[in-house]
Amino acid sequence: MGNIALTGNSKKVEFNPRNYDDLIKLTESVRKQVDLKEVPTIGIICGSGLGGIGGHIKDAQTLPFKQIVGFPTTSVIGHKGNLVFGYLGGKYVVCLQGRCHPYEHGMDLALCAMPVRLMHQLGVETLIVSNAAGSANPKFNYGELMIIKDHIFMPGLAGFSPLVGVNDPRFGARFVSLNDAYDRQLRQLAQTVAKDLNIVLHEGVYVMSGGPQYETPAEVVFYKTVGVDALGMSTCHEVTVARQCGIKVLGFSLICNICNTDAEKSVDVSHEEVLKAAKFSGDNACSFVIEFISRL
Ligand SMILES: O=P(O)(O)O[C@@H]1C[C@H](O)[C@@H](CO)O1
Ligand SMILES: Nc1nc2[nH]cnc2c(=O)[nH]1
Repeated sequence: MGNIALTGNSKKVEFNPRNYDDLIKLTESVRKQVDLKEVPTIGIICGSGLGGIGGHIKDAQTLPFKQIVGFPTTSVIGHKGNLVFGYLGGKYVVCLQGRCHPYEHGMDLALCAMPVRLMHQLGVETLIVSNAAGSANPKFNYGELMIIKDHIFMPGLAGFSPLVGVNDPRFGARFVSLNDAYDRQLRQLAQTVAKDLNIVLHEGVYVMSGGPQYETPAEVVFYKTVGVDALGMSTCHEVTVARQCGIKVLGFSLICNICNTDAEKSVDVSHEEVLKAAKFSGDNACSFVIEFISRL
């Protein structure tokens, strides 16, 4: 994957997401465009339709992705494409109000995970990453939340990892352990918060497929057989990079559709339906995130 030529102020700029010095330049450009009140030690990534979380941020400063030279764009409906700084649950945070999906960017995983490296440069130590997902677990219902306890990173297993290529050690280790990728203490805290808020919170395994097509019934059966609970098209590349940087992760999925396992049944899934579910349960997700942050 080559460098990306971008135009900023009519000047052609090259940005290589695998180049550490380019990341530093991008970080500096962000710092220049916002007046940081504190070090944001908490980062949030909003999944499809979950950008409402960013709307709760107080004293917010919003920087659109397109104002940051080198930043990948997002074209998926339900992803605003802003970096929002401010206070949530009493803590100073940086929030990606929308994410960049690998299927939007020629499966350039390093580019799509770059915002996590930016967060690390800005001082993030804990990442709350969310997504909209389909369910393969019969115990899960539409609109419920699932804490990710582990993942299966399909593109990563096929060689599409954000860590592929020459590794600049300033990014972190060449070989990254993904044991305990989803921090156990954070998961325990999440369960306590959900109980106190009376929110149903499952725990399970998330699979990231490359997308953008949804799964066939046979693929859903395949995933179910290998222990998958929730199916999506994001998150794993971000978590992989977060762990390389030493950031602790809490991940959760909002269950937006129940995946069909029967080829004889005609069950349609669409992004509109996913967004509808996210809207339906968005308030729960927001309260959960705000309360969780307040207890960190
Ligand atoms: O950004 P997320 O993972 O929440 O987006 C999900 C997966 C696809 O991008 C899209 C499918 O409806 O929503
Ligand atoms: N891969 C995948 N991603 C989703 N995002 C929301 N629903 C789904 C789904 O059923 N499958």
